[in-house]
Amino acid sequence: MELLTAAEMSAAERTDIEAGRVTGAELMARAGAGTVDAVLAKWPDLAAGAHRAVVLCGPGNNGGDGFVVARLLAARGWTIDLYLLGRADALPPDARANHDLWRERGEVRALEDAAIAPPAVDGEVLWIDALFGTGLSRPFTLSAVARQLGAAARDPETRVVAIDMPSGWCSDSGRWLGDAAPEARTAADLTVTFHRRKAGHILSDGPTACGQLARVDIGLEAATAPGARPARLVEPDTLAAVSKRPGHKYDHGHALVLTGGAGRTGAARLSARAALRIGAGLVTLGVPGAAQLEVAMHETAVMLRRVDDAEALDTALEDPRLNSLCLGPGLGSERAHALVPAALASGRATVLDADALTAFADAPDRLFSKLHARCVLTPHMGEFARLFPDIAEDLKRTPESGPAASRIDAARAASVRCGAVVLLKGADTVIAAPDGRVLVNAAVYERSVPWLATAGAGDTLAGLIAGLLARGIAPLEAAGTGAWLHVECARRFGPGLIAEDLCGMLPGVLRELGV
Ligand SMILES: NC(=O)C1=CN([C@@H]2O[C@H](COP(=O)(O)OP(=O)(O)OC[C@H]3O[C@@H](n4cnc5c(N)ncnc54)[C@H](O)[C@@H]3O)[C@@H](O)[C@H]2O)[C@@H](O)CC1
Ligand SMILES: Nc1ncnc2c1ncn2[C@@H]1O[C@H](COP(=O)(O)OP(=O)(O)O)[C@@H](O)[C@H]1O
Ligand SMILES: [K+]
Repeated sequence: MELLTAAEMSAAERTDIEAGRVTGAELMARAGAGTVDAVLAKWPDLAAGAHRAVVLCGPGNNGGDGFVVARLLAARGWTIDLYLLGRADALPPDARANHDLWRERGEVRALEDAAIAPPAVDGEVLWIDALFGTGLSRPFTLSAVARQLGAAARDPETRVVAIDMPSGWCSDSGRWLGDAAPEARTAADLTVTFHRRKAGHILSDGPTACGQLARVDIGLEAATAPGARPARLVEPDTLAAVSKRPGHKYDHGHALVLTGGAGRTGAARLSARAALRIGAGLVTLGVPGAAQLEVAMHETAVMLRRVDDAEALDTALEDPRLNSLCLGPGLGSERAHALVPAALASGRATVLDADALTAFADAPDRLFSKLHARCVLTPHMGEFARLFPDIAEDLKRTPESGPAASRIDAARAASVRCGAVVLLKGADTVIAAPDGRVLVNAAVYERSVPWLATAGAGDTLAGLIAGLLARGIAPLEAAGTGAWLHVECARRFGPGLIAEDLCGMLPGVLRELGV
């Protein structure tokens, strides 16, 4: 469940090696063998008979894994063309040992920046990219080779396997180092990684580059380094309890969602329905007088209360049973300025989204000084950049060295700065708490739902989180659980989804979870 950085992975390796549980050579042998197993599992047609492979080995231990793979495939009768970047005598010890074993059986050619001639074949060639893995420290400069691997991965007839990470992509961030054009970047059909997935397999463009991801256990016992707190993927068994305990509706909390003015209430209504569906006992829309009729005509189970200004909100909040607030969707800048401070002063669990964030773009510190530990901010990248321009800039700037700043780093830094949970939206949604804990909700690979990028999807997410907060779930867990359920609803509906469809999927998703 952990998503490791390169540093956390090598710390895990060091911990086990220093404890005498395993040697580096054993890990490399298992990584190579696991790669071959993963290749044959994906393409069973390669399991029988002799095939051909081009193996590209780099100057570090990723290259070492490549030598192991070359040896194992050759032992199956394959024809191998192997290229090495750099000098054999400069390889680190375990890689050097596997180079020497390979040399007993086959040739090593020098890899230069020119297109590689695959062996003369009638059939297909399997490309093995073992140039760089977690040790990538600067941009991949063999642009002809990168172009060739990228084109081969895009060609449905040709198969490319990346060991640990397609070379040139940062395994911490999923970003390409340097500014090569998209067609001059490597890619793979299958990426085989070891022990734990790396953050870069999930974040940013990592999933597109990796193709499909296989994880191989290499027998490391230490999940990470002692004391490390790596990011974790939200998965069903990490969901904060969504089952309802028996009780009265007031035992399940009461969420107040504030709307904008007349003609602008749709977004908040989406949020309110989501809060009710996820099980808040009661949900009320706080509506300005001019929009009362509009909201009343649309809503039945959701209640309505007139909230014109901060004073009216203060009065509403005299009811201690109102335990969760949602502000932002369709709220409008003027209402945001009036209502956000009053909402935050109440100390209630609060989701701030959309206009509630943008309204403070010119003075984010004015917002941050009012936030407390029970707040969840749910910005998309545009809103994030308005509140945290310097942190966003680190993600925008072309990284010239590795590891590059990641969306995990960004959300973590933002959360520490503002003192609240920050959920940075996307196919790789990152949720960070001020104490350094990070959850990632991955809508990539088999959970990919590009049709969730539709107007109003974010409003529904804000409501799901507000509903979970009303039910007493802690902010980080509420945000992670809400984001996970949101994607499951989109998966269940499929393409053609509009935001109104999301909530209707929730009962089926919950039933499948056994809730
Ligand atoms: N950490 C572990 O527990 C294990 C690591 N293994 C393998 O080892 C890899 C990590 O090995 P390393 O730390 O040696 O790192 P890599 O093999 O990924 O690359 C490091 C080497 O490449 C050079 N380099 C980096 N960027 C470059 C660039 N753009 N152009 C030219 N040279 C560049 C570095 O100077 C260094 O020599 C993993 O990705 C994985 O494949 C596996 O053998 C299994 C166990
Ligand atoms: N490609 C994608 N794959 C999965 N989820 C996505 C993708 N693009 C956007 N989303 C999700 O859709 C929602 C969009 O929210 P937002 O940008 O606030 O839109 P809106 O304000 O129109 O509701 C977020 O939850 C985001 O994580
Ligand atoms: K690689």
